[in-house]
Amino acid sequence: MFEFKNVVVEKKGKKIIENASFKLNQVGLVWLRGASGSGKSTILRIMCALESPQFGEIFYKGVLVDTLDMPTFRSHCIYVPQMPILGQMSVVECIRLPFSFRVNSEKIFDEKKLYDLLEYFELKEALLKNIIQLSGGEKLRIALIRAILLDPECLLLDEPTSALDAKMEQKTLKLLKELSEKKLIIASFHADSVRQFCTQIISIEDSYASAS
Ligand SMILES: Nc1ncnc2c1ncn2[C@@H]1O[C@H](COP(=O)(O)OP(=O)(O)OP(=O)(O)O)[C@@H](O)[C@H]1O
Repeated sequence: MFEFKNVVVEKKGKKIIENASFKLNQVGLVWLRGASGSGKSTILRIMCALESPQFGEIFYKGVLVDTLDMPTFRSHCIYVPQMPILGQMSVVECIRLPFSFRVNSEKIFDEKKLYDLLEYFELKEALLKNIIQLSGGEKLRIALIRAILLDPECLLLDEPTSALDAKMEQKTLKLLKELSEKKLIIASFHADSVRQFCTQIISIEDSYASAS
């Protein structure tokens, strides 16, 4: 699905990623692994073209990401940051909002699936609240639910379990594993225990990123 060719990223004169070349499968759960500050968020942001590398090429389904129509690409490939910014609307409005975008006009809002996901993530009461009343972990789960409902080809998730307790972490991993049978999910995690759920690993060590 994604291919990196000789990608180099520098920030303020510091090399973050050095000559990364790897290919990812069409589906599966990819663990983006690396120490804090190693460049995991940077790789995810580069994949969805929120940042550009200084050198090298990134392909999505064989096409250079830079040349893609961005709204369409970002509807196929949804990025959920570590601290999603969801605005000041009601939770239900926030979840429904992207379905009103022209680029998603073909997508059908599945209300039953929404309730199932809210129940799974123990967030049923949150639906009646405003976004500003939610905790960081609740916001993250709402952003994840919204991304899942949009049913993209690819999900890019920055530490989707970081603000969750152990039980919710396991439930989230189980769900991501299930979803990854039909789509590509690339997610950064800190805990080594995620290894058992993953089909591929991108490791970043001393600025070198490789996939196995
Ligand atoms: N705007 C910026 N200017 C300069 N350096 C930056 C900038 N943003 C990030 N960096 C540096 O780039 C490196 C990679 O950051 P990144 O956020 O991608 O790491 P990470 O692996 O996701 O970290 P964490 O696990 O702590 O979230 C870090 O050393 C960080 O200090």
